[in-house]
Order: sequence, then C-alpha cells, then structure tokens
Amino acid sequence: MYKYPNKISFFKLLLKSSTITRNPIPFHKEGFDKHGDSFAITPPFGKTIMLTRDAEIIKYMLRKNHRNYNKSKIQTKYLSKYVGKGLLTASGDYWLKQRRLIQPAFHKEKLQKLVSIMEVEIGKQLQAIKEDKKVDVYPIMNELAFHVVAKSLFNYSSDDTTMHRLQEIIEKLQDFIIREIRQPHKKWWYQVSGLTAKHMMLVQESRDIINKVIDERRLSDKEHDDLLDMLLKAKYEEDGTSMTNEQLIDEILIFFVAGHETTANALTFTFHLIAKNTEVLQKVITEVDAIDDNLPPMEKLAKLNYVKMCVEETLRLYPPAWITDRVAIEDDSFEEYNIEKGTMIGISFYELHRNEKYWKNPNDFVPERFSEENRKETAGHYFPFGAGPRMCIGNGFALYEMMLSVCAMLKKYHIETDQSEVKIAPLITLKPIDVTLKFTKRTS
Ligand code: HEM
Repeated sequence: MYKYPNKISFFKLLLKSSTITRNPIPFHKEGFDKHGDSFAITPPFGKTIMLTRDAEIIKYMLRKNHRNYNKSKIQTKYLSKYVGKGLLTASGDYWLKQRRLIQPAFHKEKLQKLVSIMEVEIGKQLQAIKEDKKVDVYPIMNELAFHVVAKSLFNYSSDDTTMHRLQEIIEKLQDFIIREIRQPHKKWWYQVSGLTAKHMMLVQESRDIINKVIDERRLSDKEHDDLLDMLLKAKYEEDGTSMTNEQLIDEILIFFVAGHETTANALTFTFHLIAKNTEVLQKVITEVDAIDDNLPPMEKLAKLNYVKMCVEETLRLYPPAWITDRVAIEDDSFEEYNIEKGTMIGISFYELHRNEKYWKNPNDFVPERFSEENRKETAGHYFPFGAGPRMCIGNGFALYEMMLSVCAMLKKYHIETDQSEVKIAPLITLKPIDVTLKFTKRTS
C-alpha cells in the first residue's frame, strides 16, 4: 500500500488554478502550514505529486538515494528542446560523463583565472549606472550577469556585436520557454501560429553564433584563459577525445541559461536587502573600504567575509532556483511514506529556507547566521545551489561574481532604497519585481 503525506483535494486546487499559476508560493505555504512539511495532490488521472520543505526528505532524494530520483521532463525534455542537452538538462550516463569532464573547469584554481576577467567586466558594467536618481536595478544586474558569463566563456573584445545578438536571442528563448511551461494548453496555438518555428530558428541562430566562435578558437594558437579554452582542452578519461562542436554548444548555452538570470536575480535581491538594512550596509562599507583596490581579486575575495555572509543570507531568503523537481524511478520508502514509481516530488528550497523548524525568525535578514561560529547550524537545511551529485557546478563562480560585484558597487556608490518590501515573481527562477535603488557616487 502506498502511503503519502496529507493530501490536498485536486478539485480545490483546480478552482484556484489561475491564481496558483501566477504565483504558486502562497498556495505552497498554505499547504505546508496546514498539513505539515510535506503534502500530496492526486490528480484523477495521473500519478501523485508531492511537495516538500522537509530537510530530511530533500537530503534523502537529492543525496542518499539520488539514483532513484530523476529530473522531470520539464527540466530535461522541454528545456532541452531550446537549449540543448547540456549538464542541466542531460540525464543518466551521458550526464555523468559530461559532469566528470567539465567539473575541473570550475575548480578553485581554475576560477582564479576567471575572477580577473570577472572583475574587469563588473567594473565596466558599473560605469553604466545612472547616478542620483531612482533606477530599476534588475536590468543593470541582468546586463552585468550576462556579460560576466559571456566574458568568462569567450573573453571576447568589447566591440563584439554578436554577443549582443546572442544575449537578445537567449532572453527571447527564456521568455518563450516560460510561456510554454506555464500555459501548456496554448502549445497547439504556438505551433499553428508559427511561434514555435520562429523560436526554433532563433535556437539555430544562437547555435551558429557559438559554432563560429568555437571554430575561430580552434584555429587560434593564443591562450585566452577563459572557460572555452578549458572546455576545448578537456579530455574524456575513457578514450582521450574531447567534445565536438555540437556538445560544446549545448554546454555553453546551458551555462548562459543556468548562470545568468539566477545571478542577476540574486544580485538584485542582495542590493535591496543591504540597502534596506542600514546597520548591515554600514558593516559592508567598513569591510570593503578596508580592501586595497590593487589586490588580486582572489585575495580580495578571501577578505570579504561579511559580504559573503550577506550574499548567503540573501540566497536563503530568495533562492533564485526556488524549486526543483524529481520523479521516482522505482517504488520507494522513506520514514513513514511509501512512494509509488512515477511520483513527482516538488522540492521547495524557498519554503525550506523559511521553515520555522530550522530557522529562528526565518523572514528576517540576518547575515550573522552564516558567520564562522554559526554556519555549521545551517548546513543541513540550506541548499540554494541544490545538493548531491547534481548540485550546481557554478556555485563557486556565482559566489565570487556576487561578492566582487558587491565590493565594487559599494566602494563606488552609496545605495539607498525607500522600498520596505520586495515583490517576487516565481517563474522558472525567482525574480525580483520593480526593485529600485538610488546610487550616489561616494566621495573618498
Ligand atoms: C546564484 C546563482 C545560481 C544559483 C542559485 C544556482 C542554482 C542551481 C541549482 C539549485 C542547481 C541544481 C538543480 C537541481 O538539482 O535540480 C543548479 C544546477 C546547475 N547550475 Fe547553477 N545556480 C547559479 C549559478 C550558476 C552559474 C553561474 C552557472 C554556470 C556558469 C551554473 C550552472 C549550473 C549547471 C550547469 C547546473 C546543472 C548541474 C548538473 O546537473 O550537473 N549555475 N544551479
């Protein structure tokens, strides 16, 4: 007999479906508050869906028994239609082979080379900020995060217009993927109206752009010290071969998709929270002011302890990858539950990170939770980058990028906000809405 956590009526869910599609977080919260840290929904046709904010279940599915839990079709099939079969969307043996090959490019010593590229790009992006008036922060962070990934991949020259076209295409594709996933009933219309075909042409155009960059690089004998150099040099253990252009394009598109919007969201939330909490802001300013501008970026990063705590606390309150899913491959039992093969499990990192069972005053912004003395307490229930073998490969990259951005920004500008709350849109990633800040040049 299968045994699930408390079940929510499917018909009640159906009645609220349009509100839930717009923002599922209040529905999730209500379900958890009423039924406990996990609850289930059984549609009349189809397998049970389970939602959880229980740290033990999450660790069991993502780490201990991860072999029994695959990503759902939303993450693999639908996403890969547009962005190819890279690490995020691949599964099984192929995923493992690619992860083994690519992982070394993200090791700390390799990131050392990338942080210099990152720092220069961040400095350049900050120059575009309009001073002394309220500005919308997200577009600035979106631009910054795109170009940091693009520069880290291709260390291209700044007059390269093809990168702007690539950015435009990737953003259009991401918007369309969201539309397809959120409004599956309109899929037929997207086909008939030619929208799907139009986006498939954009996919081809983006692949052609990247293909050209790879071909040029294969002919070049210069060292670029970027991710593309590392990916081109990486050799499969089994036979010493390296990736084909098609494989490289898949992985590169995934880095753009997985690494640009997530970081842009996180940076926007970080600046909002720091500006709102003036004591925190003061501590950050004291820390960044003590850092010598001429230090190599890796040495700066080692000194940015409080900035790191602020970024980590932001990722707790607003995890950009706010939810993930898994599907049980075989029947399974955990604690009091017996789960049927095919059950889909929604893992809400957003709710886990605000679960009162694990966090004191969970809705407050308290960077000190991540201090050297306290951080051990957070380890078992803090997963902004996921957990287990499919944990984010870019977590170090993202943390360094965010810490260097906070440092550069607050050395240059004083930031102010008059917003007490931030509005959120939980799409594929958790997006901030209409976050504004006033930037004033600091005088030394
Ligand atoms: C704040 C920024 C970021 C957050 C919050 C984040 C979060 C995550 C999470 C939660 C996962 C695991 C998903 C799952 O298990 O279902 C993941 C996977 C992944 N992320 Fe990130 N990520 C960030 C930045 C980046 C960056 C900068 C890159 C690359 C440059 C990147 C590349 C990837 C890739 C390739 C995967 C798939 C890994 C695999 O399955 O082997 N991410 N990310």
